[in-house]
Amino acid sequence: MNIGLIGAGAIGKFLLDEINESAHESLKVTSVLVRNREKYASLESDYGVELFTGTGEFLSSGIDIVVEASTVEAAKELLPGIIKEKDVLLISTGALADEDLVADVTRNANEYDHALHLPSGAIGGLDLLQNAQTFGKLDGVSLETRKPAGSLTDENLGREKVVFEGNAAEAIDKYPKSMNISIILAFAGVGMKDTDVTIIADPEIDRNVHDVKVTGDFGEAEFTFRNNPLPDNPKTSYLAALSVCGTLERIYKNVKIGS
Ligand SMILES: NC(=O)C1=CN([C@@H]2O[C@H](COP(=O)(O)OP(=O)(O)OC[C@H]3O[C@@H](n4cnc5c(N)ncnc54)[C@H](O)[C@@H]3O)[C@@H](O)[C@H]2O)C=CC1
Ligand SMILES: O=C([O-])CC(=O)C(=O)O
Repeated sequence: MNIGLIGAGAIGKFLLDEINESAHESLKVTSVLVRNREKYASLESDYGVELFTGTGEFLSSGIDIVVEASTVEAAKELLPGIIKEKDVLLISTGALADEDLVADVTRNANEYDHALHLPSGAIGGLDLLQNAQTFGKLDGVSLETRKPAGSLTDENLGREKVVFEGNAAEAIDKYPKSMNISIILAFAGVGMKDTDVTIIADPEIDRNVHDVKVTGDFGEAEFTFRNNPLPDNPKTSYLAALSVCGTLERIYKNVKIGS
Protein backbone atom coordinates (compact mmCIF):
# COMPACT_ATOMS: atom_id res chain seq x y z
CA MET A 1 0.00 0.00 0.00
CA ASN A 2 1.55 3.32 -1.10
CA ILE A 3 0.89 5.98 1.51
CA GLY A 4 0.66 9.72 0.89
CA LEU A 5 1.48 11.61 4.08
CA ILE A 6 0.30 15.13 4.89
CA GLY A 7 2.56 16.73 7.50
CA ALA A 8 6.08 15.72 8.47
CA GLY A 9 6.03 16.67 12.15
CA ALA A 10 6.25 14.36 15.16
CA ILE A 11 3.69 11.77 14.02
CA GLY A 12 4.68 12.02 10.34
CA LYS A 13 8.34 11.49 11.18
CA PHE A 14 7.47 8.56 13.44
CA LEU A 15 5.55 7.00 10.56
CA LEU A 16 8.48 7.44 8.17
CA ASP A 17 10.89 5.87 10.67
CA GLU A 18 8.54 3.06 11.58
CA ILE A 19 7.22 2.18 8.13
CA ASN A 20 9.96 3.09 5.64
CA GLU A 21 12.92 2.16 7.83
CA SER A 22 11.65 -1.13 9.18
CA ALA A 23 10.23 -4.28 7.70
CA HIS A 24 6.58 -3.46 6.96
CA GLU A 25 6.63 -5.02 3.54
CA SER A 26 3.09 -4.15 2.55
CA LEU A 27 3.28 -0.48 3.67
CA LYS A 28 5.41 2.33 2.30
CA VAL A 29 5.21 6.11 2.51
CA THR A 30 5.95 7.22 -1.06
CA SER A 31 4.69 10.84 -1.16
CA VAL A 32 4.69 13.65 1.38
CA LEU A 33 2.68 16.87 1.10
CA VAL A 34 4.50 19.77 2.78
CA ARG A 35 4.16 23.53 2.70
CA ASN A 36 7.88 24.31 2.51
CA ARG A 37 9.89 22.04 0.21
CA GLU A 38 13.35 23.37 1.29
CA LYS A 39 12.66 22.73 4.96
CA TYR A 40 11.87 19.05 4.33
CA ALA A 41 14.20 18.39 1.35
CA SER A 42 16.30 15.82 3.25
CA LEU A 43 13.28 13.51 3.59
CA GLU A 44 13.64 12.56 -0.10
CA SER A 45 17.10 11.03 0.37
CA ASP A 46 16.55 9.90 3.96
CA TYR A 47 13.33 7.96 3.28
CA GLY A 48 13.05 7.61 -0.51
CA VAL A 49 9.86 9.69 -0.67
CA GLU A 50 8.80 12.34 -3.16
CA LEU A 51 7.85 15.76 -1.78
CA PHE A 52 4.90 17.76 -3.06
CA THR A 53 3.60 21.24 -2.31
CA GLY A 54 0.50 20.97 -4.52
CA THR A 55 -2.44 18.81 -3.44
CA GLY A 56 -3.40 17.79 -7.01
CA GLU A 57 0.04 16.40 -7.90
CA PHE A 58 0.30 14.74 -4.49
CA LEU A 59 -3.01 12.92 -5.04
CA SER A 60 -2.02 11.75 -8.54
CA SER A 61 1.36 10.40 -7.42
CA GLY A 62 0.33 6.72 -7.31
CA ILE A 63 -0.75 6.65 -3.68
CA ASP A 64 -3.46 4.31 -2.39
CA ILE A 65 -4.33 6.14 0.83
CA VAL A 66 -3.75 9.55 2.41
CA VAL A 67 -2.58 9.78 6.02
CA GLU A 68 -3.26 13.19 7.53
CA ALA A 69 -0.85 14.16 10.36
CA SER A 70 -0.83 17.95 10.15
CA THR A 71 -3.21 20.25 12.05
CA VAL A 72 -6.93 20.54 12.69
CA GLU A 73 -6.96 23.64 10.49
CA ALA A 74 -5.25 21.92 7.55
CA ALA A 75 -7.45 18.83 7.94
CA LYS A 76 -10.59 20.98 7.76
CA GLU A 77 -9.36 22.62 4.59
CA LEU A 78 -8.16 19.49 2.80
CA LEU A 79 -10.41 16.62 3.89
CA PRO A 80 -13.65 17.37 1.93
CA GLY A 81 -11.71 17.42 -1.38
CA ILE A 82 -9.27 14.60 -0.67
CA ILE A 83 -11.95 12.11 0.35
CA LYS A 84 -13.37 12.40 -3.19
CA GLU A 85 -10.08 11.02 -4.54
CA LYS A 86 -8.67 8.63 -1.92
CA ASP A 87 -9.31 6.70 1.27
CA VAL A 88 -8.12 8.85 4.17
CA LEU A 89 -6.75 8.16 7.63
CA LEU A 90 -7.24 11.26 9.78
CA ILE A 91 -5.42 11.83 13.08
CA SER A 92 -6.39 15.50 13.53
CA THR A 93 -9.83 14.25 14.53
CA GLY A 94 -10.65 17.62 16.08
CA ALA A 95 -11.53 18.71 12.52
CA LEU A 96 -14.70 16.65 12.89
CA ALA A 97 -16.07 19.00 15.56
CA ASP A 98 -17.39 21.01 12.60
CA GLU A 99 -20.78 19.40 11.89
CA ASP A 100 -21.15 20.96 8.43
CA LEU A 101 -17.75 19.57 7.47
CA VAL A 102 -18.74 16.11 8.74
CA ALA A 103 -21.90 16.22 6.61
CA ASP A 104 -19.86 17.25 3.56
CA VAL A 105 -17.17 14.62 4.11
CA THR A 106 -19.73 11.86 4.73
CA ARG A 107 -21.62 12.74 1.56
CA ASN A 108 -18.41 12.79 -0.49
CA ALA A 109 -17.11 9.54 1.06
CA ASN A 110 -20.39 7.79 0.17
CA GLU A 111 -20.68 9.27 -3.31
CA TYR A 112 -17.05 8.53 -4.27
CA ASP A 113 -16.91 5.28 -2.27
CA HIS A 114 -13.88 6.14 -0.15
CA ALA A 115 -13.33 5.25 3.49
CA LEU A 116 -12.42 7.63 6.31
CA HIS A 117 -10.37 5.82 8.97
CA LEU A 118 -10.31 7.44 12.42
CA PRO A 119 -7.68 5.89 14.72
CA SER A 120 -8.24 5.84 18.47
CA GLY A 121 -5.26 8.19 18.89
CA ALA A 122 -3.99 8.78 22.40
CA ILE A 123 -6.78 6.77 24.05
CA GLY A 124 -8.44 3.37 23.63
CA GLY A 125 -11.67 1.56 24.43
CA LEU A 126 -13.64 3.04 21.52
CA ASP A 127 -14.87 -0.46 20.62
CA LEU A 128 -16.62 -0.61 24.00
CA LEU A 129 -18.26 2.79 23.56
CA GLN A 130 -19.53 1.96 20.08
CA ASN A 131 -20.83 -1.46 21.12
CA ALA A 132 -22.54 -0.06 24.19
CA GLN A 133 -24.13 2.76 22.20
CA THR A 134 -25.17 1.04 18.98
CA PHE A 135 -27.74 -1.38 20.36
CA GLY A 136 -27.73 -0.38 24.02
CA LYS A 137 -27.58 2.98 25.71
CA LEU A 138 -24.79 5.05 27.21
CA ASP A 139 -25.75 7.32 30.10
CA GLY A 140 -22.57 9.33 30.45
CA VAL A 141 -19.05 9.72 29.08
CA SER A 142 -16.41 11.90 30.69
CA LEU A 143 -12.75 12.63 29.97
CA GLU A 144 -10.26 14.10 32.39
CA THR A 145 -7.01 15.05 30.68
CA ARG A 146 -3.93 15.95 32.67
CA LYS A 147 -0.90 17.24 30.77
CA PRO A 148 2.45 18.76 31.73
CA ALA A 149 1.66 22.41 32.53
CA GLY A 150 3.92 23.77 29.78
CA SER A 151 1.84 21.95 27.12
CA LEU A 152 -1.29 23.83 28.13
CA THR A 153 -0.41 27.21 29.57
CA ASP A 154 2.30 29.90 29.61
CA GLU A 155 1.55 30.49 33.29
CA ASN A 156 4.32 29.44 35.66
CA LEU A 157 2.26 27.11 37.88
CA GLY A 158 3.43 26.00 41.31
CA ARG A 159 0.69 23.38 41.56
CA GLU A 160 -1.92 21.73 39.34
CA LYS A 161 -4.69 23.89 37.93
CA VAL A 162 -7.99 23.05 36.23
CA VAL A 163 -7.71 25.10 33.03
CA PHE A 164 -10.94 23.93 31.38
CA GLU A 165 -14.30 22.40 32.21
CA GLY A 166 -16.93 22.00 29.54
CA ASN A 167 -17.91 19.71 26.67
CA ALA A 168 -15.85 18.14 23.86
CA ALA A 169 -16.79 20.77 21.28
CA GLU A 170 -15.60 23.57 23.57
CA ALA A 171 -12.45 21.63 24.53
CA ILE A 172 -11.17 21.25 20.93
CA ASP A 173 -12.10 24.84 20.19
CA LYS A 174 -9.88 26.02 23.06
CA TYR A 175 -7.09 23.41 22.66
CA PRO A 176 -6.93 22.37 18.96
CA LYS A 177 -3.46 20.84 19.35
CA SER A 178 -4.20 18.92 22.53
CA MET A 179 -7.78 17.67 22.63
CA ASN A 180 -8.38 15.72 19.39
CA ILE A 181 -9.18 12.76 21.64
CA SER A 182 -12.24 14.55 23.02
CA ILE A 183 -13.79 14.51 19.53
CA ILE A 184 -13.05 10.87 18.68
CA LEU A 185 -14.42 9.95 22.12
CA ALA A 186 -17.54 12.00 21.41
CA PHE A 187 -17.95 10.40 17.99
CA ALA A 188 -17.75 6.88 19.43
CA GLY A 189 -20.07 7.71 22.32
CA VAL A 190 -22.65 10.33 23.20
CA GLY A 191 -21.70 13.23 20.94
CA MET A 192 -19.80 16.46 21.39
CA LYS A 193 -22.25 18.35 23.58
CA ASP A 194 -22.77 15.49 26.06
CA THR A 195 -19.15 14.38 26.45
CA ASP A 196 -17.88 16.10 29.61
CA VAL A 197 -14.27 17.27 29.56
CA THR A 198 -11.95 18.52 32.29
CA ILE A 199 -8.38 19.60 31.51
CA ILE A 200 -5.72 19.96 34.19
CA ALA A 201 -2.31 21.59 33.76
CA ASP A 202 0.06 19.76 36.10
CA PRO A 203 3.62 21.02 36.69
CA GLU A 204 4.58 17.76 38.42
CA ILE A 205 4.07 15.29 35.56
CA ASP A 206 5.91 14.47 32.35
CA ARG A 207 3.26 12.24 30.76
CA ASN A 208 -0.13 12.88 29.12
CA VAL A 209 -2.73 11.22 31.33
CA HIS A 210 -6.28 10.63 30.08
CA ASP A 211 -8.98 9.22 32.34
CA VAL A 212 -12.15 8.11 30.54
CA LYS A 213 -15.28 7.11 32.49
CA VAL A 214 -18.25 5.48 30.79
CA THR A 215 -21.62 4.46 32.26
CA GLY A 216 -24.51 2.80 30.48
CA ASP A 217 -26.91 -0.10 30.55
CA PHE A 218 -23.87 -2.40 29.97
CA GLY A 219 -22.45 -1.33 33.38
CA GLU A 220 -19.47 0.94 33.99
CA ALA A 221 -15.96 1.23 32.65
CA GLU A 222 -12.99 3.38 33.46
CA PHE A 223 -9.79 3.61 31.44
CA THR A 224 -6.67 5.48 32.47
CA PHE A 225 -3.97 6.10 29.84
CA ARG A 226 -0.61 7.29 31.19
CA ASN A 227 1.05 8.11 27.92
CA ASN A 228 4.69 8.75 27.23
CA PRO A 229 5.08 11.80 24.96
CA LEU A 230 6.71 11.75 21.52
CA PRO A 231 10.15 13.38 21.90
CA ASP A 232 9.61 15.61 18.83
CA ASN A 233 6.34 17.04 20.22
CA PRO A 234 5.65 16.44 23.93
CA LYS A 235 2.02 17.58 23.46
CA THR A 236 1.51 14.42 21.40
CA SER A 237 1.44 10.96 22.97
CA TYR A 238 3.51 8.10 21.58
CA LEU A 239 0.29 6.03 21.61
CA ALA A 240 -1.29 8.41 19.06
CA ALA A 241 1.53 7.69 16.60
CA LEU A 242 1.25 3.95 17.29
CA SER A 243 -2.50 4.14 16.60
CA VAL A 244 -1.82 5.51 13.11
CA CYS A 245 0.62 2.69 12.32
CA GLY A 246 -1.67 0.08 13.88
CA THR A 247 -4.71 1.26 11.93
CA LEU A 248 -2.75 1.17 8.66
CA GLU A 249 -1.48 -2.32 9.43
CA ARG A 250 -5.02 -3.61 10.11
CA ILE A 251 -7.02 -1.87 7.38
CA TYR A 252 -6.83 -4.61 4.76
CA LYS A 253 -6.60 -7.63 7.06
CA ASN A 254 -9.39 -10.14 6.76
CA VAL A 255 -9.29 -11.15 10.41
CA LYS A 256 -10.58 -8.24 12.49
CA ILE A 257 -9.94 -8.15 16.23
CA GLY A 258 -12.15 -6.10 18.54
CA SER A 259 -13.67 -4.12 15.67
N1 LIG B 1 -6.20 12.00 17.66
C1 LIG B 1 -5.29 12.04 18.62
O1 LIG B 1 -5.35 11.30 19.61
C2 LIG B 1 -4.13 12.96 18.51
C3 LIG B 1 -4.05 13.86 17.47
N2 LIG B 1 -2.98 14.70 17.37
C4 LIG B 1 -2.97 15.62 16.24
O2 LIG B 1 -2.23 15.02 15.18
C5 LIG B 1 -1.70 16.05 14.34
C6 LIG B 1 -0.20 15.80 14.13
O3 LIG B 1 0.45 15.83 15.39
P1 LIG B 1 2.02 16.08 15.50
O4 LIG B 1 2.72 15.32 14.45
O5 LIG B 1 2.38 15.87 16.91
O6 LIG B 1 2.09 17.64 15.16
P2 LIG B 1 3.40 18.47 14.75
O7 LIG B 1 3.10 19.89 15.10
O8 LIG B 1 4.64 17.85 15.29
O9 LIG B 1 3.45 18.30 13.16
C7 LIG B 1 2.50 18.82 12.30
C8 LIG B 1 3.16 19.05 10.95
O10 LIG B 1 2.16 19.38 9.99
C9 LIG B 1 2.69 20.40 9.14
N3 LIG B 1 1.57 21.10 8.49
C10 LIG B 1 0.72 22.01 9.01
N4 LIG B 1 -0.17 22.41 8.06
C11 LIG B 1 0.13 21.72 6.94
C12 LIG B 1 -0.41 21.69 5.62
N5 LIG B 1 -1.44 22.47 5.27
N6 LIG B 1 0.13 20.86 4.71
C13 LIG B 1 1.19 20.07 5.03
N7 LIG B 1 1.77 20.06 6.25
C14 LIG B 1 1.24 20.88 7.19
C15 LIG B 1 3.53 21.26 10.08
O11 LIG B 1 4.48 22.04 9.38
C16 LIG B 1 4.18 20.19 10.96
O12 LIG B 1 5.38 19.72 10.38
C17 LIG B 1 -2.01 17.37 15.06
O13 LIG B 1 -3.18 17.94 14.51
C18 LIG B 1 -2.26 16.94 16.49
O14 LIG B 1 -3.05 17.86 17.20
C19 LIG B 1 -1.95 14.65 18.27
C20 LIG B 1 -2.01 13.79 19.31
C21 LIG B 1 -3.10 12.90 19.56
O1 LIG C 1 -1.58 13.02 22.45
C1 LIG C 1 -2.36 13.24 23.39
O2 LIG C 1 -2.15 12.85 24.56
C2 LIG C 1 -3.67 13.92 23.15
C3 LIG C 1 -3.62 15.03 22.18
O3 LIG C 1 -2.63 15.73 22.04
C4 LIG C 1 -4.81 15.28 21.37
O4 LIG C 1 -5.80 14.57 21.53
O5 LIG C 1 -4.79 16.22 20.56
